[in-house]
Amino acid sequence: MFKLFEREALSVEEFSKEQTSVDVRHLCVSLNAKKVLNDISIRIPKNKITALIGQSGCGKTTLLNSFNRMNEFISTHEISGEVWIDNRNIYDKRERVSRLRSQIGMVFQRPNPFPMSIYDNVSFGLRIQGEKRRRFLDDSVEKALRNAALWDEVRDRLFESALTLSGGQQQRLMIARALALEPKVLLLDEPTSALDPLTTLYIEELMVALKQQCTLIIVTHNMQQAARVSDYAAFIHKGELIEYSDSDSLFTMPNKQQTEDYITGRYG
Ligand SMILES: Nc1ncnc2c1ncn2[C@@H]1O[C@H](COP(=O)(O)OP(=O)(O)OP(=O)(O)O)[C@@H](O)[C@H]1O
Repeated sequence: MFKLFEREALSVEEFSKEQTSVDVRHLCVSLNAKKVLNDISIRIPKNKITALIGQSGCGKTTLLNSFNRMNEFISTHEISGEVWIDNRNIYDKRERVSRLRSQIGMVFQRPNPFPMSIYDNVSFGLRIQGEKRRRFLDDSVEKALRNAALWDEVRDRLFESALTLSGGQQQRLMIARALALEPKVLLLDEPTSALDPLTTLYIEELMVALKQQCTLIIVTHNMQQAARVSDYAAFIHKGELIEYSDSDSLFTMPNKQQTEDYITGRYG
């Protein structure tokens, strides 16, 4: 069992010592002529969990989608500012967006397995990249399923349809599908909101374990969850970053009144 609650608050010095995974500089996003994010700058540390919190419609998902350029699927978008991942500004015109999206894993609110086998779901991304070596694919599928804490439950049914899995198993399958590509960053958009409380705790433990391998950024409406799993938390309000600090500080002694109002349920 992971000790989710036994963490010391980090000092400012410790915070500045963290290695940066995603460095957002003056990011502004408008979607269909609506200004959604206004001048966001935030440094997200490597191999930690950072939670994005704030009331519905404040721009959390839009910020998450900025990390793999998903906002560009929206017909009319305007994006300015920079997002640096691994010494690359991902908005640079030389960036190869398909390569970027394969390096930044994404898990959505509702599991969305493809109507194919468990094995094919997990190996999908690798095969799209042209990987054909059977042994390599077998090893990658096993490793990803082990890392997603699903291997023991599915090892004897890898070629059954993924749609036969339970909701919690399907969500772990989505995590395995993302992990098979060994992403540097894993984006999770309310990954447990469709799951029961026990399965939710299981996924939370899994997220904590995955910090060894990648940086995790999670959008959640669940304050208890954010406080339990995240190392850092960013409170967003009406498209602006209001407060960002280590989670212990933000959830116990926020600096801004707006943050306190939100985490104590006074609005949102
Ligand atoms: N395609 C779009 N066109 C225009 N406005 C959009 C579009 N997508 C999102 N928005 C608007 O951008 C704002 C932020 O949306 P976003 O989904 O990022 O918020 P959120 O904080 O993730 O909300 P929730 O917690 O409800 O999921 C909202 O006002 C939303 O209506």
